[in-house]
Parts: sequence; structure tokens; C-alpha cells
Amino acid sequence: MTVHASSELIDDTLQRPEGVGAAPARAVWKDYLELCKPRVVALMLLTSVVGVLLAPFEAFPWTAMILGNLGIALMAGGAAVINHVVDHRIDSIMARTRMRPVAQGKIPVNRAVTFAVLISGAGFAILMGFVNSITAWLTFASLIGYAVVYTMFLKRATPQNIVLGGLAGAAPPLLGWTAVTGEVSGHALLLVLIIFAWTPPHFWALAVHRKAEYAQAEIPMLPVTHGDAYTRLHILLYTFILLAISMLPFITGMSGWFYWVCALVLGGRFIQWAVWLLRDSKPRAAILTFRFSITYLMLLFVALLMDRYIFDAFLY
Ligand code: HEM
Ligand SMILES: CC(C)=CCC/C(C)=C/CC/C(C)=C/COP(=O)(O)OP(=O)(O)O
Repeated sequence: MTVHASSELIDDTLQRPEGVGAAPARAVWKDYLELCKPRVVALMLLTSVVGVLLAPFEAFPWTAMILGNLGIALMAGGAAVINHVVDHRIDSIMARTRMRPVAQGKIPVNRAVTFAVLISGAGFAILMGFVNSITAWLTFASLIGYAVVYTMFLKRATPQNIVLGGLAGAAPPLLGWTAVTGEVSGHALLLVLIIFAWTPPHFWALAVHRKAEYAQAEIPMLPVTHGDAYTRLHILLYTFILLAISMLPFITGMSGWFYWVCALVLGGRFIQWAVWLLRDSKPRAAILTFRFSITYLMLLFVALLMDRYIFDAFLY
């Protein structure tokens, strides 16, 4: 899974192609896929798959694995589509987002809304019909948390927007877990807590890199309201909190030594990036820290899996 290398949307060099400004081109399926933020949803799916596989089960939970993750992906994609609709005016102001299909007028708002309702509705029906109602309702709450609470209100209201809004994006491991067991557990909440603490350094690193655009769009992101130095310091502080929280699966006996070593090494590297960013001692430190945040989360969740499914058998 290439989660960041191909990200044209976060590339400085993105330019509007010739001819843009004339009538928008016809939308193709790729535009609809783009509305779903597929790379973000792919990483979320990895975390929900880990939630499924770390939950206690006797027979392999095929329904949770296939239909549970399908339902979660459809609803997360639907939430992302609503985000494109609600934000289409500010998206058209910022260089990173101005080529998006709704911002461009390539997909009209009413069609995007219909698409969002269809895929979210299908996801909800799958979870309700084949998985369980707690997973369906928790996924629905995450959809509302991101598409309504974060996008419509918090994003425009406070520089703490992503700290609070981060809860919705952090939910997938819990959703995967409840898809198997039908109940919320402390261990699943630990995984949520990891992503919750990861979100501020993940996003603020990008916000430092894109500060001028957020200022232009009048979105009160932390670097815009409190400045670069303050944001860089908070990235470092949250990275320390993240390192501490990432130890909890080991401390509580949920994971073993292999995970612990991986969490320590990955966390140490994340702190190193945050220090470079704070001291401004590396070129392009902000965007590289953002990219590392994605690699970090992916590897940390792969480590959780390997710890349980490969090393459990040999080491413990
Ligand atoms: C409120 C919480 C979050 C905020 C504000 C946030 C913000 C962002 C932003 C602004 C981007 C750039 C997107 C683009 O250029 O299209 C991004 C990229 C990304 N985010 Fe997050 N994010 C959040 C949570 C998450 C979560 C929970 C995950 C996965 C578990 C995630 C995974 C990713 C990935 C994989 C990318 C790279 C996408 C690409 O290459 O196109 N994010 N994030
Ligand atoms: C059901 C469920 C699990 C829902 C989660 C939904 C989801 C896709 C969350 C993604 C978080 C994210 C990329 C936030 C950025 O939004 P932004 O508007 O700040 O960034 P942008 O400017 O790139 O659009």
C-alpha cells in the first residue's frame, strides 16, 4: 500500500493544468474514488483490520473481517465525500485541494451528496444486517463526528479542531473490534487512544507546511492562530505523549516484546523528526514529518499484528 509517496495533493509542485478555468471536464469513476479519500481510508482500514484480528475469537471472524471492514470503509468514504461537499469553497482557495472534483465543479454538489448517501447507507445497512448494531451505530457516530462536528463546526471554530475531531478518525480499530465481539473493550480503546494522540503531530506538521494556504482560506489552524514555533513545540509534546501511550499495549499485556521494541524505535524516530522540525535543522522538515507520521502509524499497526500472529508463537 503506497500511502504517501504518490500524494500529488501534498506536493508543492502541483500546478493547475492548462485549460482549467474553462468548462469542467466530465467526471469519471476516478473522481468519485478521489472523493472518498482512498489513501486515508486505506490506512484506516488497516487499523480496523488490526482491531478485528486482535479481538478475542474462537472461529476466524470472516463476517467481521469482510463485511465489517466493507461497511466501515463505505461509511468512512461517505464521510469523506461529505467533507468535499461542505468544504468545496475553501478547497477551491487552497493550492493543495483546488483540483478536487467538487471544488472544480466536475462533480456537482447534488450528485456528490447522492453518492455520499448511497455509499454510507449501503455501509450502514451491511453493518446492521450482517455484523451488529453496536458497530453500525459507532461507525455512524464517527461519520457524524467527522462530516458534521469536525468539518462543519470545529474546523472553522477553533485551533483545537483536529484534536477533538481526531476522535472520529481514531475509531476504526474499535469498530473492527466490536464487529467481532459486539462490545467495547479497554484494549480496543487503547488502540483508539494511540491514533487520537497521533493525529495532532500528523496534521499540524502538514499545517505548518501549508500555513499560508490555511491563512488565505481563513481556517483557524494552530500555526495560523498561534504561530509556527508554538505549533512545532506542540507537535513535539504530542509526540512524547504518543510514545508513552504506544507503550500501553505492552504494559497491559495486550502485546509482547516485539511490539514494544517496534513502538520504541518508531516513536524515537518520530521524536527525532519533531526535534528537527522544532529546531528547523532539516530542509522540508514539516512535510517530511507529516509523511513520516503516516509511515509510523502503518508500521506500528503492522507491528501489533506481527507481534500477535508471528512472534507470539515463537517468543512468548
Ligand atoms: C481529524 C483527524 C485528521 C486530520 C485533520 C487529518 C488531516 C489530513 C490532511 C489535511 C491530509 C492531506 C490530505 C490531502 O492532501 O488530500 C491528510 C493525509 C493523510 N491522512 Fe490524515 N488526518 C486525520 C486523521 C487521519 C487518520 C485517522 C488517518 C488514518 C488512520 C489518516 C491518514 C492519512 C493518510 C494516509 C494521508 C495521506 C493521503 C494521501 O497521500 O493522499 N489521517 N490527513
Ligand atoms: C466512519 C469513519 C471511520 C469516519 C472517518 C472519516 C474520515 C475519512 C476521516 C479522515 C480524517 C481527515 C483526512 C481529515 C482531514 O480533513 P480536512 O477537511 O481537514 O482535510 P482536507 O483539507 O484535506 O479535506
